[in-house]
This record gives sequence, C-alpha cells and structure tokens, in this order.
Amino acid sequence: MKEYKRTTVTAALPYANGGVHIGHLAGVYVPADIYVRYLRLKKKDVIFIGGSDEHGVPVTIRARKEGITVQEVVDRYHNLIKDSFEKFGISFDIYSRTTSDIHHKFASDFFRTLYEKGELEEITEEQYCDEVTGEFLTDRNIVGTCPRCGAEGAYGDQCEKCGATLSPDELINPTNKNNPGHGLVKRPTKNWYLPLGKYQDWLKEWILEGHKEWRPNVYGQCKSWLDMDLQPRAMTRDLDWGIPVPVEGAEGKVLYVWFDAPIGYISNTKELCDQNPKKFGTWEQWWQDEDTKLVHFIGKDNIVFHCLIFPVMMKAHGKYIMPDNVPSNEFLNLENDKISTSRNWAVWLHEYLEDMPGKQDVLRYVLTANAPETKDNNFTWKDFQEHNNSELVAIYGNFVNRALQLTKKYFNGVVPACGELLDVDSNAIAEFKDVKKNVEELLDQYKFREAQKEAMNLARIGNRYITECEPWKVWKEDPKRVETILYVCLQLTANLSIAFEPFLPFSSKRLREMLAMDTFEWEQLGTMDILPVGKQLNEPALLFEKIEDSVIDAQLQKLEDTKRANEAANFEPEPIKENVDFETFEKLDIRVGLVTSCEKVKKSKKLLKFHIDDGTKDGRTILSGIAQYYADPQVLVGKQVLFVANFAPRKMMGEESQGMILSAVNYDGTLHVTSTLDQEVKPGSVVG
Ligand SMILES: Nc1ncnc2c1ncn2[C@@H]1O[C@H](COP(=O)(O)OP(=O)(O)OP(=O)(O)O)[C@@H](O)[C@H]1O
Ligand SMILES: [Zn+2]
Repeated sequence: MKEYKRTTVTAALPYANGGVHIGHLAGVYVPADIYVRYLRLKKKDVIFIGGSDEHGVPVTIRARKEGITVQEVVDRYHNLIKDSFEKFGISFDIYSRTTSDIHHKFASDFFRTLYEKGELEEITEEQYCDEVTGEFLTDRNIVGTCPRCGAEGAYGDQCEKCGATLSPDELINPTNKNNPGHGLVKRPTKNWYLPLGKYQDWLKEWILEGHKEWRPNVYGQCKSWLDMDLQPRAMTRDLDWGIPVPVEGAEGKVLYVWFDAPIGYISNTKELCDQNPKKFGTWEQWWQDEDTKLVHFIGKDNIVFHCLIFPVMMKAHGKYIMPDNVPSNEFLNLENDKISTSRNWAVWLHEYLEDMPGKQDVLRYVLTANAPETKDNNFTWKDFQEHNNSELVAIYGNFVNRALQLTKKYFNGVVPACGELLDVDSNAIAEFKDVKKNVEELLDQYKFREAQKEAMNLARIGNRYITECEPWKVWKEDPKRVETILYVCLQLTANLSIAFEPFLPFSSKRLREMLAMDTFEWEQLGTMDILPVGKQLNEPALLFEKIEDSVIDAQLQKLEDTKRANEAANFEPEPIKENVDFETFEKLDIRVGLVTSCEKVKKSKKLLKFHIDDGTKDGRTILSGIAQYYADPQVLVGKQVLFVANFAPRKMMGEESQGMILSAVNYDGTLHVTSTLDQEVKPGSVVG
C-alpha cells in the first residue's frame, strides 16, 4: 500500500431540496466521519470536505410549487442541513455550498480550461421546448400520459405510477409541467459534451486493473459501465438556474449539475485554505499532489459520477490526482420501504435531534451496526431500541457503570493500585492487546461495521471480566484483590473511551470526563496504564439510558401518520359502475333512520346490533358486520343513518336483521356510516 503524506476526504454533497435523513447518514456521512476522526486520532494530515449541492432542476420545481424563489429554497435547506450535521457531530472542516461566488468562479474556470484544451465536443440536437415561451424543457419538466399504464402526469424520464423508464418521445400528449396546456415543439440546441469514450481504455486500466481492492459493489458497477461503449455526456443544460456556461453562443445555458457538484469539493477546499492558509496550506496540495490520498464517500447511485465522470473531468483537465478509493455504500431502507424525500418516508436528522436530545451516539451506533456496506439494509425502530437497550446500555454502559460505581464505593473514586495479576486478569488484558491493530486494519479497509463490532467486543470482555471476578463478593475477604480487579476494569474503561472515539464521540467525551482524562492518545489504545494509580475520578453518571416502548411507539406512529397522509394524497376513487335505469333504482327503498341503541352482538367479532327508529311504533333491528370499525358502538347512538328498508329479513347469530345500514370505506381502510344530511329529518323519510 502506498504511503501518502495527507488525505482528502469528501462526502457527497447533499441536495438542498430537503433535510438529511438516516439513509444519507448511513450511506455517507457517518462512515466518512468515522474515517476522518480516526485519521485525526492517528495525527494524520487530513481534511474533511462537505457542502450543499444547490443547482439542478428539483430545487427549481420545489420553488415554483411553494411560490418562493429558488434562492429561498436552497437557503432554507442548506441552513437546515448544515445545522443538523453540526449537532450530530459530522466533523467537516468546511461545509459550504455550490451557490458561493468562489465555487461559481472555480467551476466556470474548470469548464473553460476543458473547453480551451479542446476536451469538449459540441453537439447540436433537437430538444423539446415550450411552444409559447420558447423555454427548453428537461425530461423532468415534461409530463404526459404514460404509454405503459395510462397514468396521467408521468414524467419525461419516468412514470412514478408504474415505475417505467421513459423518454419524452414516448409520452402521450406531452406538455410543459409548469405550463400545462402549452404545446411542445422540438428545436435544435447546442450543448457541450464530455467524450467519455476517449478515456474508456484509461478508465479500464486505472480501475479494472489498478483498483481490484475497491468494494465489490463499486468495482462491479464500474465494470458493467466499462463493458459497454461509453457515450459522450452533455455537460451543459438549457436552464436558467445554475452556473452560466462561460463560452460564446451559450446564452441561456448552465453547467450540468453533475459537472459542477463534484468540483464543489475542490472549490470548498479552496475556500477553506483561503480562510486559514496557516493551518490548511494551499488547496492545490490537497488535489494535485501525488502524495495526497483522495477518498470519496458516497451512496451507490453516485458511483458512476465519482468513478467515471469526475475522474475523466479531472484527467481531461490534466492537473488532478485520482481517487485512491470510493467506498460507496448500498442503500438503507426504512421499515422495509425505500427511503424517499418526496414521499416523506424518512427519519429526518433534524427531527431526530429534537425528539431524542443527547442521543446522537445511539443513532450513530445503530447506523454503523446496520450499515449497508455490502448490500441494502433495513432500519427499524424496534431494532434501534434493541441495539440501544441490549448493547449500549446492557453491555457498554453496564460495564462502565459497575467499574465506576464500585470504585466510588470502595475507594472514594480514586484509582487503586494494581497488585499481582491472576490468570483471569492476564487473560482479559491479553484480549485487549490487539484491539488497536484490529480496529486500524478494519478502518483502513473501510470496514466500519466490523471495526465498531471490535470496539463493542472490548466492552463485552470487560463485562465478562467483572462478572467473573465478582469484586462485590470478594470485598469482604480480600479488599487488596478488589484493588487489582478495579484497576484492570478502570484501564479497560479508559481503553473503551479511546476505542469508541471515532464511532461515538459524544459518549467517549462524557466517559473521559468521568475518568478525568484531560488528554489522551490513540497510541494508548491497548495499554494498561492510561489512568495513573491515585488519580481522583469524577462523579460517575449513566453513559446510556434504556429506551422505553412508548418512545419507539411514538416514532412508529409518526411513520404511520406519514403513510396515511400519503394514502390520502394519492387517493383515487374507484371507477363508476355500469349505468342502471331509474326503475331499477326505484325498486330500492332507502330510508332515514335514527339510531336509538347500538351494541356488539355477544359471541360475534363482526356484528353490531342497531335499533333504529324508522318512524314506526316499534322501530326495527338491523345487524351490520362492522363491529371492528367501532371500538365504542355507543358513539353511533343518536346519529341519523341511511338504510335499505326492503331487504328480506335475515337471521344471523340467532337475531333477525331487517335491512342494511349504508356506509363508506375511507382511503385509509376505516369505515363510516352515512350521517351527513344537511338537517335532521323525521325518521322513516324516504331517500330518493
Ligand atoms: N437510502 C439511502 N441509503 C444510503 N445512501 C443514500 C440513501 N439516500 C441517499 N443516499 C446517498 O446520500 C448522498 C446524498 O444524497 P442526495 O442528497 O443526492 O439525495 P438523494 O440520493 O436524492 O436521496 P433522496 O431522494 O432520499 O433525497 C448520495 O451519495 C446518495 O447516494
Ligand atoms: Zn406508467
């Protein structure tokens, strides 16, 4: 493995049309943060670059929908994202944005360089535009009827109803999404393309031969692209939101969002270095020096951009280094459903931080324990609770708490002396010895799940050790022996605070405060004299708290509410039945009735027994199989309902039913009896 002098770590720029969710965190930001914290602990020269991606079409659609400016949209989400990353401890050296002046100039110059070097191909193509306004339309801004399933409102690139991939030419009656009713025409337009094919052989050599160590999912995706002929890719677009294309004849065009976004990593580095050249040096050393290791953290849908397109851009430019690795994760799902910003199917970081104050590390832990490193994975709230209660609380927290509380009880919180070691002590210590090497090896290979598991194993060893030694029993006969046991326990505890530092920075810091560790070194990991004998420790407190069912239920309810809201938004009435003539209708005798009593039929799960005032002296009884929809049938008493009065009587569960009460099933599966007359009418009145 090549020895590098410094490391540039980038994390995918989140798109500024929504907050950050657990999928983003598990896929990109948590592993990137662990890696960077680890390198900093090893005193490596490293920078961690982030920022918001603020160009592209979706933010413009959002702005139009909400009736605000695009700038307002990106300001809102940039600030939300930046703030929640900070609170969550994602330790970027800079978190900037692609609407900054520095970035606009940088990306523009980058494009200009490729243009002047003759690296871009000019291609003129017919493209759809709005017949009335003359504006060119992207695929996402064209809607029409889906040729596959017939749904209205299918996009020029995809039908969200049936999932079909489409092109605008296939849509039936295509129109401008933002100006429905406007006709579309095709007009020629000129754009600048990156000829990926020209670099295909170089890419094959560099990745397929040179980087067999990349994760199989990343390598595999690259290989399947490289097995096909790479086509030229347009680097400019006919749009008005973005960075103007800096060449003549390109009025009304902007840089393709995937051209400018990755350049954001470089321009943000420049911004950082300009702010603090003493600390960070020049931006060029982070991007153009062969001794710099470049690592991109991304999710799987970004692989092609970071492994093929951006490298070709940098190669064509000529001065840049290539990424040494692109540790891309697969996707995280939520409660067995794809996470989606537009469907609001997500756990939002800013909401989590509000709902679960002080629990950053719990989420960090769970997302790493379940990281989608090799395949898509699933987040469930039950699993979240389980990891917290039976690992963080029951293993790590429990061990630390026992070690600190016993030290307080027996030795007033002072680190006791270490006497002669027995086998049980030496064995526990031996198990700790290799932890540094093991964690490092795993982190160097971007195996974050396993690395965190290794750290948790230490806590397991500690727990087993203290349970085996039972200092609380030994105390009466042999207090000297307890000194040694607790000495070992405290050193293990100090080790844990170091081992978990890249993964769980908040609780590691709290633990070090309890241990009165003002300074520490990664190098101390695996050693048994971190806390000097005689050191006064601080007051112990619980490191983790049990999470109760009610907390989890509240989160599940939130998701359930989202599901309902989505169902309500997507509700489509059933198709109308075949026509009938008036005579057929007239045969039915529908009446207004007043519910005078309503109760569950004993021994039946389904049946409600209504007594209805139908205008006759005795009224009538109607049985209805709707008991499961009403927890308390009493709520129906006093309601006016509509019922069919001329069905032949029928016996059910020993009772006779004389008619049928009309009801409607709602979109969410609930059922409601009819009771919406604009005014009360006399029971028995005919409906028709
Ligand atoms: N569910 C997920 N699991 C893992 N990684 C994800 C997930 N969703 C997004 N990512 C990654 O997070 C990074 C930032 O995502 P980006 O802001 O582009 O949102 P996105 O992919 O459009 O997601 P969404 O549609 O949910 O907003 C990308 O690298 C992307 O691959
Ligand atoms: Zn369709």
